[in-house]
Amino acid sequence: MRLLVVGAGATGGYFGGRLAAAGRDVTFLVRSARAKQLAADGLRIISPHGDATLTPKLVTAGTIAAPFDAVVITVKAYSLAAAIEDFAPAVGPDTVIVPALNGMRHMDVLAARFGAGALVGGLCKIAAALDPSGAIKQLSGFHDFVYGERDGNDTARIRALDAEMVGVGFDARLSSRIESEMWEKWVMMATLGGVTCLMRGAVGEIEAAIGGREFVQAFLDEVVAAVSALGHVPGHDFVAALKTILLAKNSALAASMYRDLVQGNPIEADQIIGDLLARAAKAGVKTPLLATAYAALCVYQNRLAATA
Ligand SMILES: NC(=O)C1=CN([C@@H]2O[C@H](COP(=O)(O)OP(=O)(O)OC[C@H]3O[C@@H](n4cnc5c(N)ncnc54)[C@H](OP(=O)(O)O)[C@@H]3O)[C@@H](O)[C@H]2O)C=CC1
Ligand SMILES: CC(C)(CO)C(=O)C(=O)O
Repeated sequence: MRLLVVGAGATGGYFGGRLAAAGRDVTFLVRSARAKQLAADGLRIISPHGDATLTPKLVTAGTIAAPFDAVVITVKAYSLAAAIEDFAPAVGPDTVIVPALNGMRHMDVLAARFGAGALVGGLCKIAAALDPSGAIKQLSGFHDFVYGERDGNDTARIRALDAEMVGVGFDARLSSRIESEMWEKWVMMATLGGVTCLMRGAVGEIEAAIGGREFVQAFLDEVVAAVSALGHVPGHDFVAALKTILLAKNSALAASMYRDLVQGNPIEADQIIGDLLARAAKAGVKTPLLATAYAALCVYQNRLAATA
């Protein structure tokens, strides 16, 4: 299977790098600065599961000669529109598009551009970031990639994708309920992103603060209520496990959005918080904590735009 990974940042570089290191036929679509860096230094992964350095196959926009069998999308949500134009020549009639972004808005955007039939569901769970030298640093042990047909069907193309994904060194899993899992992931990300960005701290720091546990619990309750009202009730076991993660003592876990905010980078506030807030409002659900988080993130975004 010829795989195109769009973006070679934290998630694309990690999962695509592991696939390539295991001998899968992986090409990365990158922009010119990243292409130069990767050509000079290789694609470097620093990870508790073992470091790796490889020479990646690269393409840049305008140099895609033929469609790929699968296109794995790992750009930030705010880069998606431009990326779509860049990777469109890689999408042929039989290409399967596998998104790994947080939130759900990208699913509508991709379906509108390529047709819902081209798209499967996908999500990844990892804490990873690029270090100043451009190496991909895995910050914690978990590294899951989950995918499946959106209607849960068992198809030849999803089995083919599964065969590529398993056995390469991360936890790959074919799901028959990927759509629900993506909504659950959104619950996780909206809550983790909301609380870490608002409180300016990692999970353990918030937990240790006076009122921190109550705040996290209230935020989680609000997000669960909003998503449930939208018809995507998260599983009881999922919520219980998430609560344990979000209230863990001394945990260094933080959302990628929080890391971006601390570093003064653009953030996915609109897709991770704003979109959920808007959907909840449409459904008539009150979400004051989400609204507070979104307002705070908009202040940050506006300041960033003003200083750009
Ligand atoms: N980091 C994490 O721990 C996790 C992130 N996620 C989600 O995964 C998604 C990706 O995040 P992450 O990997 O962290 O983001 P990064 O910013 O680390 O990587 C995104 C990469 O996409 C590249 N890119 C952007 N536009 C294009 C384009 N048109 N063509 C080619 N490459 C492009 C950027 O390259 P350039 O160098 O040119 O800017 C960048 O390297 C987000 O939705 C995030 O929320 C999910 C789970 C965990
Ligand atoms: C919630 C988490 C850590 C799980 O992968 C994530 O998706 C992110 O920080 O972007």
